[in-house]
Amino acid sequence: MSDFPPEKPDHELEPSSSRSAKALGKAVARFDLDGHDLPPSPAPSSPRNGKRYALATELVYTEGSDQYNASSTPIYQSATFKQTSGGGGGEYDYTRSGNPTRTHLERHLAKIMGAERALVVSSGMGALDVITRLLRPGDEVVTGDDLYGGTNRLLKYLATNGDIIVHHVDTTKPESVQRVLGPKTAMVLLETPTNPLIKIVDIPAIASAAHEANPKALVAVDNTMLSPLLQNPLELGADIVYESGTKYLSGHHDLMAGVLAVNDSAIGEKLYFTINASGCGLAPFDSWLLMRGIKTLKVRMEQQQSNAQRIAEFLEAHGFKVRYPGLKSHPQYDLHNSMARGAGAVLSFETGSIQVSERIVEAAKLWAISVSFGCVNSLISMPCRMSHASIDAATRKERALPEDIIRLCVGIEDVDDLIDDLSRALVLAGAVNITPGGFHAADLGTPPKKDTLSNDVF
Ligand SMILES: Cc1ncc(COP(=O)(O)O)c(C=O)c1O
Ligand SMILES: N[C@@H](CCSC[C@H](N)C(=O)O)C(=O)O
Repeated sequence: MSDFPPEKPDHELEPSSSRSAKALGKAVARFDLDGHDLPPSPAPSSPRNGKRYALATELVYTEGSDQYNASSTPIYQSATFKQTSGGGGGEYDYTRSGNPTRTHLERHLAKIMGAERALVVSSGMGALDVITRLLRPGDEVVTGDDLYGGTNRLLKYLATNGDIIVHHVDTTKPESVQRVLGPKTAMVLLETPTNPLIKIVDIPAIASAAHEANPKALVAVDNTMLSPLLQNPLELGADIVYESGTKYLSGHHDLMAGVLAVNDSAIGEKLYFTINASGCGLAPFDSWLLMRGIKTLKVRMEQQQSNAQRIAEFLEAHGFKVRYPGLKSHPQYDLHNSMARGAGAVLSFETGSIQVSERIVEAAKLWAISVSFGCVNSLISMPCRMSHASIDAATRKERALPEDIIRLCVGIEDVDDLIDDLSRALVLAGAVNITPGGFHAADLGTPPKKDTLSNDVF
């Protein structure tokens, strides 16, 4: 990968921390307990008594420094900031370049993601766009064969229009990744668990192979499915972690956001440059909303995950082929548990018939037919028709994405109500045979054969 940016840095590229120091009349740069040297804005951190707190505590603890000691960091709903001199140089000048509400959120995220620096942008795809702007024509990207549809679309666009070579391989097999790694590999882009096939990718093994093939290669991991509560890719060898803040971090489907986090401040500056240059930084109100959502991440995720476990067990016990890393039957159960602190709340299952799957989705009442996940409400969808419809049918077939697959994104409702509603939908759709002893998945059409899948884990 070529160096970025190519020219000598202009004032736009000056590290944001040094701009801040100037703004304070060359005041001493502030470092927090974790050694962060970021703009001295309303800076959330742990109480300064030297103790390390659990993530549950860090999620809710923030420190503000506005003149009224507001408990909730104010929304600085202002595009511009007045300067005290004609030379400018104030800590903030223009919200595209920086805003106190956004900075407060970024510092909080850096803390909970175990990162040197976090940045927030207007969507998860916006985050990936910022990351891929580090690429140069001729660079090679290695990525999975099961990816969120929007990620696949952006990579396809770059391959078609940006002269980037994209290798889609089965990332559950480090040897398949190894085969396409080389000195031209500029980026390895991983999802784990993958969306929607819930395949698990060995981040440490692939990160070390990528860095061995090209020490400059960047390993970027999409952590949307698990959130920082359950997995820290930076600790597993990733260089960049990103996620859709639209999902678990916010939790209520009332905003779009993307989060990026790094431990290398030079990479952080490059990402910040693109955010300022392109203008995709998260707006103040959405930054405030996301900050509010993050505080309840643990209670939401724990309830969602425990509901998901019950639902996965229920479906499996009734004869469905279920993909969920909380099930011992998941072929990569041990690998998942070696990297993550929980299985999350997204699972998928197959019925063997597209029509029956459609009928299940439409018969469910509590489960909203909706794309996305991470919300407090439970959602049901058919990825091939919805979230992954942008992957053309031929590619879906080539990558063995089952057309009948149903994705469940489990919320915080009463789990027995969710199971009742799902059972009703399974019966109404004709997906199960009813016997005096209960019901069992009907043998519908041709169930997906093992050898038609792109890997042998299912
Ligand atoms: C795994 C994954 N990554 C990234 C994204 C993109 O996030 P956003 O919708 O916030 O752009 C999504 C969903 O949209 C997703 O499912
Ligand atoms: N029409 C949208 C679909 C968004 S899918 C959102 C989410 N990542 C999911 O997996 O459900 C698009 O084309 O991007």
